[in-house]
Amino acid sequence: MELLQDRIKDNNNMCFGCSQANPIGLKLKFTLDGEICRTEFEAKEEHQGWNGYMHGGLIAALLDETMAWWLWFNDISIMTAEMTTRYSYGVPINTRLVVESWCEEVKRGRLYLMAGRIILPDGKVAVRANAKFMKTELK
Ligand SMILES: CCCCCCCC(=O)SCCNC(=O)CCNC(=O)[C@H](O)C(C)(C)COP(=O)(O)OP(=O)(O)OC[C@H]1O[C@@H](n2cnc3c(N)ncnc32)[C@H](O)[C@@H]1OP(=O)(O)O
Repeated sequence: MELLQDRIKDNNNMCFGCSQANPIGLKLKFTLDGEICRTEFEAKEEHQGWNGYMHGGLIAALLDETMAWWLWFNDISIMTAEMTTRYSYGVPINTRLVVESWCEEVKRGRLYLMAGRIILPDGKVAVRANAKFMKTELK
C-alpha cells in the first residue's frame, strides 16, 4: 500500500515547504520521533523580514508544514483550516532552528488540533503555533 508520506516525497511534488525540487522552496525533511515530528532549518538572507530576522509569514509556513507532516506520517490526509502563531522572540538568520509538532486532540474524527514550536540553539522557544487541520481526500 502506498503511504501518503511516500506520495508527497515523489518528484512531482513542488510543495514550497517540503519539495526537494522547488528552487525557491524551504526543502524541509522531516522525522517522526515517537509522538513528535521534527525538522531543522537555517534561515538565510532571502528569508528575512527585518534585517537579521526571519520573516513572520515564512515562520508560519515552517510551523504549518511541520504540523502537516505529523499527520502525513500518520497517513492522514489533511488541509490546514485555521492557525494561530505566537511570536515570542525574533528568529535570527544563519542559526540552526529545531521545529517540532505534535497532535493534542482529535475532534469528531475529522478535526485535528495540532501544536508546534520553534526552538533556538539556547533552548528558548521563539515561536508557538496551534492549528486545526481538517481531514480531507487529497486528489
Ligand atoms: C504536498 C504538500 C502540501 C502542503 C500543505 C500544507 C498544509 C496547508 O497549508 S494546506 C493550504 C491552506 N489550507 C487550505 O487551502 C484549506 C482551504 N479550505 C478547505 O479546503 C476546506 O474549507 C476544508 C477542507 C478545510 C474544510 O472543508 P469541508 O470539508 O467542506 O468542511 P466544512 O463542510 O466547511 O466543515 C465541516 C465541519 O468542520 C467545521 N469547521 C470547518 N472549519 C473549521 C475550523 N477552522 N475550526 C473548527 N471547525 C471548522 C465546520 O463548522 C463543519 O462542522 P459541522 O460538521 O458540525 O457542520
